[in-house]
Amino acid sequence: MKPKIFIDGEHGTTGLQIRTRLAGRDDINVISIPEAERRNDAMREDRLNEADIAILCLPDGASRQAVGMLGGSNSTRVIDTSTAFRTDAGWAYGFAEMERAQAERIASARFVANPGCYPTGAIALVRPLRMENILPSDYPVTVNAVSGYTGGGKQLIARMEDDTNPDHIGAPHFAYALTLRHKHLPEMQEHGLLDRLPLFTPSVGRFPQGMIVQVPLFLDLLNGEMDIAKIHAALEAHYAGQPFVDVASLEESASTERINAEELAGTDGMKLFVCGSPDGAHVNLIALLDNLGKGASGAAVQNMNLMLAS
Ligand SMILES: NC(=O)C1=CN([C@@H]2O[C@H](COP(=O)(O)OP(=O)(O)OC[C@H]3O[C@@H](n4cnc5c(N)ncnc54)[C@H](OP(=O)(O)O)[C@@H]3O)[C@@H](O)[C@H]2O)C=CC1
Ligand SMILES: CC(=O)N[C@@H](CCC(=O)OP(=O)(O)O)C(=O)O
Repeated sequence: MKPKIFIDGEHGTTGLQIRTRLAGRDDINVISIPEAERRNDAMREDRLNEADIAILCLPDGASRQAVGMLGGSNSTRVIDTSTAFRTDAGWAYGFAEMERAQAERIASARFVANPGCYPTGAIALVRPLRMENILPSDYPVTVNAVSGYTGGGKQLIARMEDDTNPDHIGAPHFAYALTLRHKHLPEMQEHGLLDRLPLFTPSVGRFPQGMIVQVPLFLDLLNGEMDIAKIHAALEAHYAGQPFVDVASLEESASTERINAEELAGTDGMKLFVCGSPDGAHVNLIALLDNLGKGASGAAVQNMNLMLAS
C-alpha cells in the first residue's frame, strides 16, 4: 500500500507549494480536503488520523490543535511547518544538513519541526563554525535578511499585491520586527548553538520568492588565528556531498559584485558565500535561498522523503 500523505493547510502558500511538488508522484497517495472545507475540524481530524504522514501548513495555534487531534495511540507521523515545535525536545529539527546525524534523526522521528526560512540561512552559516569552535558561543551574532513577500503567507501577499486592500503596502522594501524579538530567534539561538541571543533585522522586498541572509563577522573576535580561507574550508567540509547546499568557491565569492535575492527562487537549494574585506579584518557570510523552497516547502518534501525511506 502506498503511504498516505495529508497536507493540512494545503490551500495556503506553503501547502500549495508542497502539493505542487508532490503532483505526479506515484509512490504516495495524497489525501485531501476540498478548499471550502479547509476549516472543517471533523474532516481534518479524520484525514489527520488516516494519514501515514501529515504535513501541517498552518498557523502555530492550528498546528498545536492538529497535533492534539491525533489520538494518543495514533501512529501518524507529523511534519509541522509552523514555529510551534522548533525548540521542542520531543521534535526532530528538520534541517537535514545541520549536522551529519540529523538526516537519520529526521528519518526515524515521529515528529519533525520544519525550520523557519530565515533560520535555515542563519543556522546554515553559523552552526558549522560553532561546531568547529571557530565562533565563540558568546559571539554577538547579527543576522540581516531580506525575504520575498510570500514569506508572510496569504495575508501579506494580499497586502503587497492588491492595491485596493485597505491595508495595502506600497513600499518596495520595508524593515520590520523593529523591536528585535522576531519569532525565529529561539530556534536561531538553540540550533545555532549560541549562548547569546542574536540581533536579527529582517526585511521584505517587493518580489514574491527569494531570500538573502547575512551574518557579518569580525575576524579578531573569533577563536584562534582565523582567516577567510579557514572559515570557507569549515563550511565547505561541513556541506561536502550535500545535494541541497552549495558553498561557492572563494574565487566565486570574491568576484561576485552583487547577489540577487531572487536567484534561487523556484528551487529547493541554498547557496552559501564567504566574502571578506581586502585587509582580512572582516568576513560576511551570506546564504541565498528561496523562502518557500529550502526555506519551507522544499525542506518539508526533503524531510518527507527521508521519513518515507526509513
Ligand atoms: N510562507 C513562507 O515562506 C513560510 C511559511 N512557514 C509557515 O508555514 C505555515 C503556513 O504558512 P503560510 O502557508 O505562509 O500561510 P497561509 O496563510 O498562506 O496559509 C495558511 C493556511 O492555513 C489555513 N488555516 C488557518 N487556520 C486554520 C485552522 N484553524 N484550521 C484549518 N486551516 C487553517 C488557512 O486558511 P484560510 O485561508 O481560511 O485562512 C490557509 O489555507 C505557518 O506556520 C508559517 O509560519 C514556514 C516557512 C516559510
Ligand atoms: C516575510 C515574512 O513575514 N516572513 C515571516 C516568516 C516566514 C517563516 O519562516 O515562517 P514561520 O517561521 O512562521 O514558519 C515572518 O517574518 O513572520
